[in-house]
Amino acid sequence: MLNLSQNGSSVWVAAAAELALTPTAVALGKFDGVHLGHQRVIQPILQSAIAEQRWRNGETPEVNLSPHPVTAPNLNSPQKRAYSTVVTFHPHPQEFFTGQPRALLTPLDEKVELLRSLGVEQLVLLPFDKELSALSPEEFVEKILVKQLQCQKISVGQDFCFGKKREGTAQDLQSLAAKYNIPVTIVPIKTYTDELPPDGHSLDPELTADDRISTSLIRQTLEAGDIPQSNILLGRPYTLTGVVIPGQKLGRTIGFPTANLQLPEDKFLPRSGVYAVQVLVRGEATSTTPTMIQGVMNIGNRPTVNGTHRAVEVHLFNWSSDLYGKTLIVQLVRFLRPEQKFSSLEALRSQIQQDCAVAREIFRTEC
Ligand SMILES: Cc1cc2nc3c(=O)[nH]c(=O)nc-3n(C[C@H](O)[C@H](O)[C@H](O)COP(=O)(O)O)c2cc1C
Ligand SMILES: Nc1ncnc2c1ncn2[C@@H]1O[C@H](COP(=O)(O)OP(=O)(O)OP(=O)(O)O)[C@@H](O)[C@H]1O
Repeated sequence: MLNLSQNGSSVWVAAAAELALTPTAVALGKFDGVHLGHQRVIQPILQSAIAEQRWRNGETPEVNLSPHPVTAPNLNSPQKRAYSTVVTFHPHPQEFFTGQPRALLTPLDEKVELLRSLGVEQLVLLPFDKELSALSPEEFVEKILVKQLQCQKISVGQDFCFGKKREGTAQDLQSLAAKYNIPVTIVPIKTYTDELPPDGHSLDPELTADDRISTSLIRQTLEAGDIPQSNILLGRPYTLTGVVIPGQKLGRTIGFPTANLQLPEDKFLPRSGVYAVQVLVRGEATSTTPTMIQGVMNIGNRPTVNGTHRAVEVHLFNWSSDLYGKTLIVQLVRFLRPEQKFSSLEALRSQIQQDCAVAREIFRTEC
């Protein structure tokens, strides 16, 4: 079990249900991306934890989002407040079934950090193996949720499926859990249209038939380089977090030094090409250094210099100090253009200059 803490709050990460802190208030699913739909599913378990804390303090809860009456927790034992817990699967079920590694919108560290910032206390990673995938919905509820996690409350999305061959629905979960007096909140589907201002653009119909916010839809928008849409669906900017490693040191010779990023191997990369980005240098924010630094980023093989592998490199505006070994948190703002092979370094230099001008204009008018 790991306790990952930052800014005073922390998340317990349990690598199996039997290692979890109990009792629990559980949100169930894969939660890759921790997008707006996921955040809606997580909300009721946070409210339940807070409500129960209020109960302990002698207050009555203001809201009850559950379709079932919430029974008062047993306050006689030392820890009866349910830990707000996200229960997910590791590896991603698709990775288990296909045998192929799956790139993730939020690799584990990033997911933990996002859950922590939402106020989740615990992440339980259920090892997704033959045994778990063969559990019937009844067995999953009894063995994992009731016995191991001592679940007091559950939240899932309306389209949640679980158990062997995904044969259990959210309604099945509700009736199975009712046998143990566990209330299940079924959260209505959150759509892209929910998020749009009245005059906002609708989704490209080529991308998807429906506009349900999902991990798959966000991956498609990122692959298309439609960053404003990705960011709306996520409810925050899509972010690449990595450590700065040495590059070929050619950038400085053309006047555009770049920080080359090493990302988690399983991080999902958006469309290759050039982006306007805002960057946080971990540990560098002071009263004199602005928190967010603007810049441009290239994702690609760098054909102009006969690059051999895909690199992710960032040029920060108005920045001169060494960044090697530092962690950059890079927020994507806008895709600017695809990568090109230029006939000379001079031609590349001139294009990057234009990229910077376009990015500055975007920051001036939109950020
Ligand atoms: C904003 C930006 C745009 C870039 N566009 C291209 C491009 O279109 N084609 C290309 O071959 N390399 C492109 N690059 C990558 C450069 O080739 C690379 O930064 C340079 O070779 C320095 O690499 P180094 O940091 O490993 O020394 C771009 C880099 C930046 C920062
Ligand atoms: N748009 C949404 N609105 C409400 N609930 C959602 C939404 N998307 C997912 N959920 C719920 O959040 C939990 C986690 O979702 P999960 O990550 O398993 O699916 P997903 O986001 O639809 O991803 P994928 O596209 O990979 O199926 C589940 O309980 C699911 O039903």
